Amino acid sequence: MQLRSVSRTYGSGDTVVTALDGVTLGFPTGSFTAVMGPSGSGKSTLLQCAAGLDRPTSGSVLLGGTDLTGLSGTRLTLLRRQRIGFVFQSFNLLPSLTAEQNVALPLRLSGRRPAKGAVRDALARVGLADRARHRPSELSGGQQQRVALARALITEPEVLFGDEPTGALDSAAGRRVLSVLRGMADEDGRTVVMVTHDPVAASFADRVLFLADGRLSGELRAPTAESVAAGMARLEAVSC
Ligand SMILES: Nc1ncnc2c1ncn2[C@@H]1O[C@H](COP(=O)(O)OP(=O)(O)OP(=O)(O)O)[C@@H](O)[C@H]1O
Repeated sequence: MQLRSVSRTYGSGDTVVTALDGVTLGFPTGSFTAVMGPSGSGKSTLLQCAAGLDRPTSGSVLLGGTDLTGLSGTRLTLLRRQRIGFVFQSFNLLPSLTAEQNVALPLRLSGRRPAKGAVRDALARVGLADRARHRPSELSGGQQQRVALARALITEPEVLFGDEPTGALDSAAGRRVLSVLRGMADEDGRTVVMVTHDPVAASFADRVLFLADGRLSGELRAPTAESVAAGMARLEAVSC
């Protein structure tokens, strides 16, 4: 996936805010990237534009040979359903549905009947084969996020985006979620992109991209929690 000169502004005239300012970058197939930066640096906007949930003001977003910015609303929705997965900090499960019903939902929404065993396989993949009949209120936060991951997996997305997927979890639950994300890149060849504030979470990625004021301000390969924390401290010192 590639972003070319992507800008996103909000508002107009005196109140215009440039959330993203000409960002060009690639997310190689099968890689796991963490996006970090101070509050307001444009991380969520970057994710939303890359995932086709928001439209850049200018520039292009390419998935394979398809430019998302040229698609109609209907075609963009279809592409998102078929090729992109998203997990949020707040899980976003439907409380009245069981884990397996939540996981099957994306297929049902696109008019497909889940293949026999596919839902159970997705739940097994995230270590929740024995929780299929539980509702979200009967699951821990970490388990709920793993149901959300199974729901994202069921459509076999090329790219999976996470907006602080471990932000609401304790460190042990967060590590399990991060291990599933790591496996999605390593074992399934999916491209994983995650916004996080947590240097430990970022250290599960292949590289960390740092954003500041809507621009790319640095990149760290083979990150460790220590090197990421040092990179963040440098950025925050500059932006103070
Ligand atoms: N809908 C909107 N209308 C106006 N301004 C917005 C809107 N969404 C975001 N912004 C502004 O764009 C900039 C980037 O916001 P964004 O949410 O992408 O930052 P972020 O790095 O994800 O921040 P945080 O870490 O606090 O979540 C901020 O200055 C924000 O106030």
